[in-house]
Amino acid sequence: MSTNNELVQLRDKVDEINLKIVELLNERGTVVQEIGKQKIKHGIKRFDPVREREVLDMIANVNDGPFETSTLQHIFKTIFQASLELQEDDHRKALLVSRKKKPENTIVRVKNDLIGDGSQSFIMGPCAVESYEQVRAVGQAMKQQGLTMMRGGAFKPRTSPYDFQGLGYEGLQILRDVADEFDLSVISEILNPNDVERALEYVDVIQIGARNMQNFDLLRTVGQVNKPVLLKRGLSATIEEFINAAEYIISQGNDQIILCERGIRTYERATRNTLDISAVPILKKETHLPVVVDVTHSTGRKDLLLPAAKAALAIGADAVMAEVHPDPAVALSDSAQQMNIPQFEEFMHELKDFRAKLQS
Ligand SMILES: C=C(O[C@@H]1C=C(C(=O)O)C=C[C@H]1O)C(=O)O
Repeated sequence: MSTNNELVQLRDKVDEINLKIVELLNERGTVVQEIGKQKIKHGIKRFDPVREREVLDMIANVNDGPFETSTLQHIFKTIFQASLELQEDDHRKALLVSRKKKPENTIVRVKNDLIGDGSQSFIMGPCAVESYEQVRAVGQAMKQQGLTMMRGGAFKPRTSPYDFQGLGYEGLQILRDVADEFDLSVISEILNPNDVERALEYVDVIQIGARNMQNFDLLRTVGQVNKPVLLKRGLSATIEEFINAAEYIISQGNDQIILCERGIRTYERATRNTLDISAVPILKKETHLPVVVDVTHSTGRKDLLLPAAKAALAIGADAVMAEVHPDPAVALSDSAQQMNIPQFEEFMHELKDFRAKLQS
């Protein structure tokens, strides 16, 4: 009983000290903020390692235990770090794409569709535009499924410079013609900042491909136009790098951004890339932007499209993207991983069923 009493008393004492520490730390924080303002005024860098070294040396000189000097120095290093963060201005602390900056979801309007409003939609279409007939067959099948958003590559950034590079503007024209016939919207990749303005006449969404995720000139250019942008995650990009790439776009004024998880490069060779499914809720938590999962490029396997798409819907993706070709065997790119039209119909049938179950 008395030991217990002693313990309680000692803890009370510790609590008193804790309160003092909190008070002192906040008092220190206020002074540090003042120092930060002085630094901005005089154009001095926030981080000052010489000053930090002086403080650590001072601690070593006065310390007579029981804590080891190295322990106290470690604690102070954490305090320095936190103090530096306090000195940052708001703009650096909260990115424009972050939920901290804007708690509500950004809803992107793509012609008559909304992405990010809680409904879950589908973006389908061929990997590359090869001919009018090919795109039309896909457009017609999409229309029959009640789908409205068509993807298709006219500018193709291929691994080998000798592979099919796309039809360019001729391809964009085919996409536009088919989209207009079936009342679809067009999502297509643009590679060169100089093509952005002209492409606006053809596309409803500008896609920035994985290989261009950190092409900062291109990101800034699409940040200055009044058109939604679908930004794909880079092949080996961390989530932080991905978010910062989106920040390049929004920093120029365009907040109509859709993030697309398309698999990342890992040691695993069973799939073309590794679908980072947890990126979806992380991106939705960290940012206010809608998130799409491209199941074709992430898996690279037809047999995994359906389970990966179900996983994407179940984890909260705003849309699923996949590739469809009337005759994948003769496709000029991604031959092995595109669905043919009956496979696409089966895929849509199962996926719509699954979505209805999720929503009920
Ligand atoms: C507060 C300052 O800014 C930073 C934070 C420090 C601290 O918390 O003690 C020390 C040096 C700087 O890296 C300062 O320069 O004095």
